[in-house]
Amino acid sequence: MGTQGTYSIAVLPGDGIGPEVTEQAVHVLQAIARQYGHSFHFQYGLVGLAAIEAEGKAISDETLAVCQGSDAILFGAVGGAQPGAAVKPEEALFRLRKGLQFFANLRPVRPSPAMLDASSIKPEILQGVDLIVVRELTGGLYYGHLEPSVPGKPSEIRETPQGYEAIDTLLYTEAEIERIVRVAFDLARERRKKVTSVDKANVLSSSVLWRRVAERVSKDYPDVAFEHLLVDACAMHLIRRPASFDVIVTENLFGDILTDEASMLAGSMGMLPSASLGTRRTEHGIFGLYEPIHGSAPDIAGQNKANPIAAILTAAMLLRHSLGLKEEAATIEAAVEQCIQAGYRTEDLREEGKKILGTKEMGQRIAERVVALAGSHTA
Ligand SMILES: NC(=O)C1=CN([C@@H]2O[C@H](COP(=O)(O)OP(=O)(O)OC[C@H]3O[C@@H](n4cnc5c(N)ncnc54)[C@H](O)[C@@H]3O)[C@@H](O)[C@H]2O)C=CC1
Ligand SMILES: CC(C)CC(=O)C(=O)O
Ligand SMILES: [Mg+2]
Repeated sequence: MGTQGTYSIAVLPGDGIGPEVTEQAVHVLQAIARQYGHSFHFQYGLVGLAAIEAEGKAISDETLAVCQGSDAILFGAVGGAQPGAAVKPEEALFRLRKGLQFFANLRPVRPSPAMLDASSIKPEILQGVDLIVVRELTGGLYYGHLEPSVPGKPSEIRETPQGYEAIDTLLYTEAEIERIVRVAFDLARERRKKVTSVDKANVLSSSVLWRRVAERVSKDYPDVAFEHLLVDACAMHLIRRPASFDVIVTENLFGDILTDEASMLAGSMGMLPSASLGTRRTEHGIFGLYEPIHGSAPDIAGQNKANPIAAILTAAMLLRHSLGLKEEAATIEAAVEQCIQAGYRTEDLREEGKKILGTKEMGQRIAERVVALAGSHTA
């Protein structure tokens, strides 16, 4: 158990199902605080559509300042604007990630043993899957429009005499690649000592550089097995032999797509948490931004149907990485596992003979398990 202490957490619920799942994550954190004698100060801020409506920006400078002054940031999801809207709610994410230099996005994938038989993927393929995708988060295609070092307009739609054309720029520097690849190798040393670097080096210059840098960095880690995979083949192997992966490191867009795919190994988009880290240390750990990998899911928003497990496991990552509360994080993970084992499911995990719960009810069950598991630690 970490030292009993006071911690500040910025909470940015956002749009769609963001507020619904974040509410449950906060309830679980409150249960942890009560049981272990910690004091969590939650400071709420607007992001996404609500911020655009109230403040004209997807995230205001004031909200960014609150985030900067906190020990960690808990984020729900943003999105849902009409295509072509003047201000995109997703800009909140880009400002947070780039502005606070959260370049390393960690996305663990560990299917619950209790759900293997229900998956449409064969249980023998899912058996033993325990991988983590290290996604570069502050470079690549998503930042073409913000990239000052590229001449001209690196991202735009423009009119030509032949009709419209559009450009996006995929830029990576050697330093950006090296720092993320090192994160992957350092992580692999604490795990099963294998790194798979994923690129498209048969086509893209940025990937040729990526592969060259990854190869060089790998020489500093002779104790870690290392391989390259092309991203299209990786997408296939993730379904064919997912248990063979340990740490996958890749660039921004590839990591985004591969992890939505990988979420189905764990049963649903509503199951995968993430931590986005940089290098800044706080009093207790590494300053970080924590978000489930899913988006605002407008198709199920406001219906108490969203699975809150991704957001709750995200809160566990926050405790572990930013607050240094490892035992408390493990308690949340155990509580989630026990609820799954007890047969509780949300709609996205519908399974014959299991009890289907709403977002709030699932959050409540998990918070109750946290209390039961942590009972002996009551201050
Ligand atoms: N971190 C963020 O804030 C992210 C935001 N987005 C934004 O979200 C909006 C919607 O994007 P989509 O492509 O629909 O992706 P999405 O991740 O919101 O939803 C994809 C599918 O997964 C389901 N799903 C997602 N989370 C779920 C949960 N917790 N429980 C049960 N089912 C869940 C949805 O119902 C939907 O069918 C877009 O505006 C997009 O830009 C997308 C991804 C990440
Ligand atoms: C706005 C998107 C880039 C967010 C997303 O899909 C993600 O980060 O996973
Ligand atoms: Mg995504």
